[in-house]
Amino acid sequence: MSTPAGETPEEITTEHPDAPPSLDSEVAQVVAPDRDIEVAVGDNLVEIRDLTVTFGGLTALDNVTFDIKRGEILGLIGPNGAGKTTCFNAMTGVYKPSGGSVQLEGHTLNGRKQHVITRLGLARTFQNIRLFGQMTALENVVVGLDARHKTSVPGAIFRSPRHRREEKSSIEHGMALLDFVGIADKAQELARNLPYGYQRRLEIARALATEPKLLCLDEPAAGFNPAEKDELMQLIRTIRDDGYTVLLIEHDMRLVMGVTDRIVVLEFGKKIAEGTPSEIREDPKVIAAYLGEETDDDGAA
Ligand SMILES: Nc1ncnc2c1ncn2[C@@H]1O[C@H](COP(=O)(O)OP(=O)(O)OP(=O)(O)O)[C@@H](O)[C@H]1O
Repeated sequence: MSTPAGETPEEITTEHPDAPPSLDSEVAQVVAPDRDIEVAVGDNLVEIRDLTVTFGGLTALDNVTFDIKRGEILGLIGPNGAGKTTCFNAMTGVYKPSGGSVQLEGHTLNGRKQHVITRLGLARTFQNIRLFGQMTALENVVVGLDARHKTSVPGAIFRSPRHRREEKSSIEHGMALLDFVGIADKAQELARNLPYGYQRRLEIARALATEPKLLCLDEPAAGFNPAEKDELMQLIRTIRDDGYTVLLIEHDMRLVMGVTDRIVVLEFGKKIAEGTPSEIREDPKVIAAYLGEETDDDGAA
C-alpha cells in the first residue's frame, strides 16, 4: 500500500466520538511480540543537555537539561508559550537547535533529518491532528509500518515475494495496532470521516507503527471530555505497559498528575522544576508559574 501521490497529512477536526472499545492486553502481545512487556523504569533512554532554540531575538528554549528513563511516562508541562512544543520540535528534527544536544541510546539526534530520527526510535503525534484524510484508518497505519520495511524500490514495483509478504503482514500488524488503540471497528473508514477521538487514537496507532522507543504525545487530550480523558489515560498506561517510553505534553493537570511517573516543568523556555507528580504539585515555583493561567474544565493548575 502506498501514499497517494502528492498527498500530505492534513489537519482534521470533527465532532467527538462515542466511547471507544476497551483495550485487550493480549492484543498488546500481538502488536509488539518482541517487546519486554511491562518493563520496569530503567536507565536513561534519552539525554537532553543544554538544549537551546532561538527564533530571531526570542529564546524559546534556554539551556534545558533533563533525562527520559526507559519505561517511564514523563510529563512535560508549563504555562502557554513555555517552550514545550519547541522542545518536541527540537527533539524530532522539526527545528534545528541553536545549542545543546539530544541523545537517544547514545545516538545524537540534533542535526538529523526527521525520517532518520524516526528510524532511530522516536515518534510523535501533533497538537493539530495530521492524518491522510483520503486514506482509510488502516492505510494511515500501514504508511507508518512502511517506514520499517526493507523491500527495495524495484522489489516493491515488481511485487517481489518479500514485498508481498511484508504487505500482508503490514495489514495484519496494522489491524492489531488499530485494535490496540481501540478503533479496529473503523479500519475501513476514511480518516477524515472518523470522529475526533478516533482520529486522535489513529494518530497514536500510526506513531506506534514506526516501532518507536520513545513516543511523544503533544496534547493528546485536547478537546476531550472527562470520560474520554479517562480512557486516554488508560490507553497511555497500556502503551507504557507494552514496553514503550512516553513523553507527554498536556495541559490537563488531572491527566498529567494521574498518569505520569515524573514531570519536567518549563517556564519562559527554562526548566524550573523536575520531580514526581506529588513533588511538582507542592513546588512553590510551579504554583507561582501557573498563577493567573486559565485551567482546563477539570484540570487544577
Ligand atoms: N516557529 C516559531 N517562530 C517564532 N516563534 C516561535 C515559533 N515556535 C514557537 N515560537 C515561540 O516560542 C515560544 C514557545 O512556544 P511553544 O509553542 O514551544 O510553547 P508551548 O509551551 O508549547 O505553548 P502552548 O502550551 O501554548 O502550546 C513562544 O513565545 C512562541 O511564540
